[in-house]
Amino acid sequence: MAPVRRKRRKDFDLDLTLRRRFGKCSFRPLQREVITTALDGEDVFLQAATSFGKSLCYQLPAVVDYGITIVISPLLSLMNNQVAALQAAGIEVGCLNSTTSRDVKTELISDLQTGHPHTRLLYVTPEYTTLDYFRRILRTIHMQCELSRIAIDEAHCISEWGHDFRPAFKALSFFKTEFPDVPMICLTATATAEVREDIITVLGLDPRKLKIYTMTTARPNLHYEVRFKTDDQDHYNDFLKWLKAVHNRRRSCPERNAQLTQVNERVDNVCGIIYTLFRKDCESLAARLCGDGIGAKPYHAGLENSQKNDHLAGWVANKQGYDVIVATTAFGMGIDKENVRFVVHWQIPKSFEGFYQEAGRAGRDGKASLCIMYYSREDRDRSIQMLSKDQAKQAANKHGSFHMSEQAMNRAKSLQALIAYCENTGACRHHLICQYFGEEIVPECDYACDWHKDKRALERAKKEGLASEDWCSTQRDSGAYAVDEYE
Ligand SMILES: Nc1ncnc2c1ncn2[C@@H]1O[C@H](COP(=O)(O)OP(=O)(O)OP(=O)(O)O)[C@@H](O)[C@H]1O
Repeated sequence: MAPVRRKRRKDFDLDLTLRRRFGKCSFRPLQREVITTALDGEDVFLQAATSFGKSLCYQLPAVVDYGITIVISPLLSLMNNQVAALQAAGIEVGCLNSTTSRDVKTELISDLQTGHPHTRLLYVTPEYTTLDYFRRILRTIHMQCELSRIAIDEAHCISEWGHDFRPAFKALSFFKTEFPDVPMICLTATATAEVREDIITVLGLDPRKLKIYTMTTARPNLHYEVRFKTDDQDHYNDFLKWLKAVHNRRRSCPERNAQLTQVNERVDNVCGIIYTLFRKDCESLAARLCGDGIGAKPYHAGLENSQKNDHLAGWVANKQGYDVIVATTAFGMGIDKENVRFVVHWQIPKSFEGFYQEAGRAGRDGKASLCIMYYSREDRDRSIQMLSKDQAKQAANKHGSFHMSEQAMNRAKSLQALIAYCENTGACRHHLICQYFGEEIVPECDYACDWHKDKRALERAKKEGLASEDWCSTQRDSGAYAVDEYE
């Protein structure tokens, strides 16, 4: 028997809640509209740039509305980061995943089993929602009319057409099948039109009733640069020189020193992330930086949970020795720290979307921040090799090989687009990114990319910095770019 539907309230004081509970002065453009639509009980699809403030669009409704909001989130680091921020704001939030301690889990589950939980937001992985006992609990809460809303963060993970596809995300179709009256809100920064369609179909959302909000992907305060290199060059020195120069500039300015102390930062607390594709690079690069006096810590899926938590917490708290995180993609989507001044890709990432997501960790306070990608044709060829290897593996897998090969094809398209972005010295980087995501109107770039800063220098750097195609093709033929697994 379906529970009686609740009458939705309309008299919320959203501004008061925004100020009191979330400590923000005013809504950003479109946030109020999305929140009001969600509170009206509509299904919502929100696509907006990294750092737009998408989380508030389900967190605020969860605080003012009745019952509990279930938030499905793909990465443990992301989940823990968000839960810690909400707890600090005194919001009743819980999280169930493999890192939750037994005591916390027991307490949380007994709260949920009452059917009238005090918990307003519950973060779970998509895998968790497939567990029978968890589904039973959801049914109990629903019967009590306390299941307020389902929020699907990083919704692009649903689509095999997108990057970061997670099979467990497909199981989320369960929610609309079982609880058709419970509104859903899907959020992502990276979905092409194809991916968007796919998400809607998989989740069983009715496109005629769904409210879709799409905003630009542009991040005008991010300065995008591609730095060209070859295998013969150790780009470590290039990076270190740049970072030390920033430290020195800060040190030589007493006013800047005083400003930094006021906001709990140090001269050498130039907070950043370096992304590498391989776990072993995380460790060795972090150690090398420490040897040169830079506080750096590794972060990858192979570390103990206690170590990962320590590195993340230290970095978030601007602790000395934790200024730079050297990470694999395990530290990607959704991580929110406002003063990240740089994101470096140590080599070309696996996809265009991955690049945009990871670069999007920078400058979340709206201040200028640098995104450097080190690009070599040798790394390009290694990435293509890895992709073909994955494709071959998937084709050998007899289950659903047709779909998997479609997914692999899309990954290949995305990587090719990223290669074209790196090789392009004739257009604005912001323009190229918006173009990839299908946007027609591209915001102005205010000298915030290598092309706008110096077109000639960029062209020259490419000419002098990359290995020739002839050389690469000889190397490819001799099998020089064969690599092991990613991560
Ligand atoms: N109205 C607001 N006023 C001031 N700050 C805000 C507002 N809304 C959100 N923020 C802040 O903006 C930052 C980014 O928000 P959030 O983490 O929700 O981004 P997002 O859109 O989910 O981005 P991503 O896709 O990169 O994860 C957070 O620090 C958040 O507290």
